[in-house]
Amino acid sequence: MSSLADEVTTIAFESLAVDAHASFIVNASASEDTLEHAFTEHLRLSGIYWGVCALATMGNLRKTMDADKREEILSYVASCRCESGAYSGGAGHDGHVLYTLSAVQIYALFDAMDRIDRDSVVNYVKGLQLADGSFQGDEWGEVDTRFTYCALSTLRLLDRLHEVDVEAACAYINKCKNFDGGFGATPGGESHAGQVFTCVGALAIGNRLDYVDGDLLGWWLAERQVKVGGLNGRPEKLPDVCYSWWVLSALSILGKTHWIDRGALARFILRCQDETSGGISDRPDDEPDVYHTFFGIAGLSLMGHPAVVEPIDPVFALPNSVLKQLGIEPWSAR
Ligand SMILES: CN(C(=O)[C@H](Cc1cnc[nH]1)NC(=O)OCc1ccccc1)[C@@H](Cc1ccccc1)C(=O)N[C@@H](Cc1ccc(O)cc1)C(=O)NO
Ligand SMILES: [Zn+2]
Repeated sequence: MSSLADEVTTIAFESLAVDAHASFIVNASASEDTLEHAFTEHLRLSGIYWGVCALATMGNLRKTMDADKREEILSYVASCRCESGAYSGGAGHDGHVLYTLSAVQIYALFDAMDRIDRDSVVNYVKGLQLADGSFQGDEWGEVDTRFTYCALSTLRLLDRLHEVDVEAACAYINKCKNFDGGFGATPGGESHAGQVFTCVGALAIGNRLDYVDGDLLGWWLAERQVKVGGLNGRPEKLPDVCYSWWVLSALSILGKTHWIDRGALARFILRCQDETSGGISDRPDDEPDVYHTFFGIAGLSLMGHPAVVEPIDPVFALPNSVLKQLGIEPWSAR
């Protein structure tokens, strides 16, 4: 059994093009004229979080973001704040718990938590919890375990977790557990690696990982690795770089990342990077985007790849150094 150091050093030969990825991210946020920019306006705040967190995890947020750029981003985030206390994905759109989390994550990354009106955010998130412990995503009522994760993560980052019924939230997540050890969006929903991350992450925040059958779920997660080394989201699906995060972060929370071939996964991620114009795509030879660039870098960080200087926390998807600033103990330190 090779040690992580051996595995990780063997992958060092395909280095991570850190500077190319940094300029790709900065340029992506600048190109306001592309169609993609228009199509993704409703999740702009998530896009900013992916870009800023990728730069922070590569250790060059300070180098690439001067004070003016930082101020420009923080005032854009402020422009997405709604009367309800929620944040919207883009200026003028409706508030939603997904983007409320992205906003809080961006403020945390810039060490600007004092700009948040905590009471109004807490009030909004509290109002989303239903009697059965589940959370709606917004006032229109869609229920999904993703929203439980966003709610608990947001409240924990604001140090206000006690304001909701955490036990009921975790009991509801347990109702979404399937016979294969995985989790779905709602009770009876099929297991999907993204939902597994949100459910395991929420149970970790709620300190109820005892609901998880670690060996059964660890096996289901390890089964996501296909022969080219990448990870897929469900059985029989194609591998995709972003599942390097959804699957690996759940395995990391369970302390089972060695259940997959980390060297093979790292090589798959590095094959998906465009070393000249920068960026990482979902699979080799596809068009890179900021979302896959972030989740590829986050996956490499979880594996301790030498080119990714900042360790990222598998529960909050923020660098450990950011959690320490907030007085939250990173998962790896437990
Ligand atoms: C909304 N969304 C997705 O559905 C992506 C689409 C995708 C990327 N690669 C393969 N498919 N899928 C995704 O995030 O799946 C992971 C996931 C699924 C369910 C729950 C939690 C995570 C992506 C955006 C995207 C759309 C299309 C192409 C690339 C990125 C997205 O915003 N994901 C969110 C999580 C999420 C996931 C699903 C949602 O319906 C809404 C939000 C995120 O990562 N926030 O930090
Ligand atoms: Zn993907």
